[in-house]
Amino acid sequence: MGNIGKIMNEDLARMLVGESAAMAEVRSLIRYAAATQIPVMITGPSGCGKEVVAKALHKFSVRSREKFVAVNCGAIPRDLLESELFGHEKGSFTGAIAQRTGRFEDASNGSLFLDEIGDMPFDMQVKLLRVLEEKQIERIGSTKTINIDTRIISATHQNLDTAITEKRFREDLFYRLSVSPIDIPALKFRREDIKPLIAHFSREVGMDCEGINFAPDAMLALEDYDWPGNARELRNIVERAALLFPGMMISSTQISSLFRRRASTAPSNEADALPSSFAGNRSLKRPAYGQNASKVVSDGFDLKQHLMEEERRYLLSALKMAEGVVAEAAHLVSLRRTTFVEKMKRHKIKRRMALEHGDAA
Ligand SMILES: Nc1ncnc2c1ncn2[C@@H]1O[C@H](COP(=O)(O)OP(=O)(O)OP(=O)(O)O)[C@@H](O)[C@H]1O
Repeated sequence: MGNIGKIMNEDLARMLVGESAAMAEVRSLIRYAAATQIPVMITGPSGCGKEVVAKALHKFSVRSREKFVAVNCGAIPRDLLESELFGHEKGSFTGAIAQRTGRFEDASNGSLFLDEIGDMPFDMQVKLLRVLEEKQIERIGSTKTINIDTRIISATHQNLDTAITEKRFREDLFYRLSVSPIDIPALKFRREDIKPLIAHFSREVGMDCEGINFAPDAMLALEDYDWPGNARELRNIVERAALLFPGMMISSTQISSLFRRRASTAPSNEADALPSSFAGNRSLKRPAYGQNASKVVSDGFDLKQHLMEEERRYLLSALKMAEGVVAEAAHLVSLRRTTFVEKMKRHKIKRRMALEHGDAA
């Protein structure tokens, strides 16, 4: 392999992290497809990295200097999707107060990423197929045809075979879009990727492996978990770990506090409502109350003061994680909203403090 090929491989592995055979295969499919203009369809469950793959494909293709334009076909109402994709002329429909170029034109010479393609309404699928075949579009309300040169990358978490059988997705469009398919397995089928992804997400939140430090038993628990939300869920957990346990050794019991609990499981009285992370913290300090207790006391250790400081830190971290939404922050540390507010007052914490400071802890 030449030097350029080697550098490309390293860059790609830095962008699309994973040591599993499945991820190596995905990277090799990207390298192959990047050298061509053929349409690529990326499939896999939600949060598994489809958009990262699409961006990597664009980045390593000859189109990388042009735009990568993403459209979520499932998030745009049917009536607006056509205009979003193809643009419109002023006055072509009620509300078209100005001319607008569509995403196909925006992605001219670049790549157009049609995310959640399985959600595209059936009649829009016909229009899309025609555009792909003719390589031309017309803005709504215009008869002028515009040539388009755009690489189409699509993605879906749906099983399109079923959608085709149920006549929700056109078979001809499917074959047109998935000339080169790339399938990303769920994270639970490539557990070797969990550790490198943790290191990658840690770096992304500005911490190295020392900053977010999972104890061996905690790491085993993370590698054992099924990750229904895939890499996105793992990323959220790493972000919470950075906020709640910066610089600490995170034990397997503390991990449970990183997973968001539902409101219905919130404890009903405050005594039970101590955040599990507090319990974990006590266990971290436990040696101080055993053999070394007298040393701690003679060192002037002030337990009350220590716990107050810890409490303040957790309140701020939770508030930061919840982006200043008090109810959400309270939920994160298993406190009632009213209790959380009282504690905020006691610690003189204002919502904006969590929003202003990068490191709330
Ligand atoms: N292999 C990977 N390497 C680096 N980051 C990854 C990888 N896989 C996923 N991620 C990260 O995980 C998160 C979710 O990934 P992404 O948005 O690409 O998933 P998706 O499959 O497109 O999800 P959805 O189906 O919900 O749109 C993103 O923050 C992304 O950067």
